[in-house]
Amino acid sequence: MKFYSLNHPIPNTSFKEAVIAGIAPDKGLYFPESITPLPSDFFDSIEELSNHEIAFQAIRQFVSEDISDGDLKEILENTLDFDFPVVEIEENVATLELFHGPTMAFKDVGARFMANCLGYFSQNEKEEVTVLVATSGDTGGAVANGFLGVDGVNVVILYPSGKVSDIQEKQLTTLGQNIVAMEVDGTFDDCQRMVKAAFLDEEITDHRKLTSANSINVARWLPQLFYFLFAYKQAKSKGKEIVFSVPSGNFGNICAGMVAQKLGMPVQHFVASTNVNDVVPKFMQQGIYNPVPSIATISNAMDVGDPSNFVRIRHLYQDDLSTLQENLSSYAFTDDDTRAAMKEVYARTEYVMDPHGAVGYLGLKEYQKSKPNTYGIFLETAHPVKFLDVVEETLGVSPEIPAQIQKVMGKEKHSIKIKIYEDLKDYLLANN
Ligand SMILES: N[C@@H](CCOP(=O)(O)O)C(=O)O
Repeated sequence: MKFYSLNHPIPNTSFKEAVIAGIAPDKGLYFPESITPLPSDFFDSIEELSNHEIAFQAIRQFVSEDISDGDLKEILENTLDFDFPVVEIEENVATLELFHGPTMAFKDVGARFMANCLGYFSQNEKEEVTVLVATSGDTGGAVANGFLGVDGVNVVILYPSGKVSDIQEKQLTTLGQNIVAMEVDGTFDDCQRMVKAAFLDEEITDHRKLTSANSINVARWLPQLFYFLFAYKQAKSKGKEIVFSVPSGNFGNICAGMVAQKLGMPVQHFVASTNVNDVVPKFMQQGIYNPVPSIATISNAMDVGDPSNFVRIRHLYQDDLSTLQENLSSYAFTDDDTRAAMKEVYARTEYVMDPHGAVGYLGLKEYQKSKPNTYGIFLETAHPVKFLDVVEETLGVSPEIPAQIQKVMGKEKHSIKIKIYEDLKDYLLANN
């Protein structure tokens, strides 16, 4: 399997090269040259397969030229050692809990898979790799955890100062070793712009091998398709058409779900649910993609004004809006809507949704107004405890703090404050 750049569609890059580069030399995102559907008996008997077997069969075609079957199985065992339960909260509405991993957010799978792949590919390399990553909240902690202590890899995480939750900040600033956190005086989009500028900067790239651990990297993006297969395995017995509502920021997760659909998984429809950072809902209505600076919300991990992966989604549908609309709806919700949904669901079911999950729930309910007989699954992308203040204020309850969060809470934050791109550049040139 080769990958091509979305700016230059000639498939000439291996999985290994795409992972190590992160982004193509022409700055396009990498995309697989083909997506071959899995045999129908895979889906017929999915309930009998383990999550490891499902993941192996699903990802194998993308990586098999560079990773042997035995090594891939080992990487998947290291990556997937926690649960992904589908929890029904009302008739025809369930949530897929993606927060049972080490940093309690859905990013754990992609971050661990990529860290394992990069460690595997760097085994006999002399040159160190620097992983640059921009985070609006959850990616940073997952990448810090996944890459901690990986030989030959240094990680630099950029996050917007004051715009991530306290627990998210602890997760990405307290680990030390090969992990450095940079606190940017700006928004997530500024962080993402600085990271992309560094990739273009030959003064840096001549001296330092850079890659990305955001979902622009195929090794971070593609494993997210597992979630949808794990959910399908659990919901198949309902015998209904399945709709996924995905709280969306950088749009990597929902795009991976669409790859699972291309692999043959039966899905009736996708819903991209956003907070007021609504560039995609507007595009889906008006056909005009107009990125704008992001606005801070209580679902901060989705505060993205120019989602990196939407270009992959458009590509999957040959940039044809009406075909895309047949498979994707997109709705935006305010913080007031989000809090109201958290309250209403908690009062009725005692289920505590985090603000991102609540946005997913709202999008699903909106879609089901016209399709009430579908079986809807909204993704709970992070544990509510990561947004303790919002949950306490909104619901008046204090969720129990799990051990993996308690572990970082008492630790001291270490970050380097930066304002402009040159600050990042100086750091990368000086600390080589
Ligand atoms: N929601 C993200 C923003 C970056 O997204 P990614 O999937 O491209 O890493 C976050 O939590 O940081």
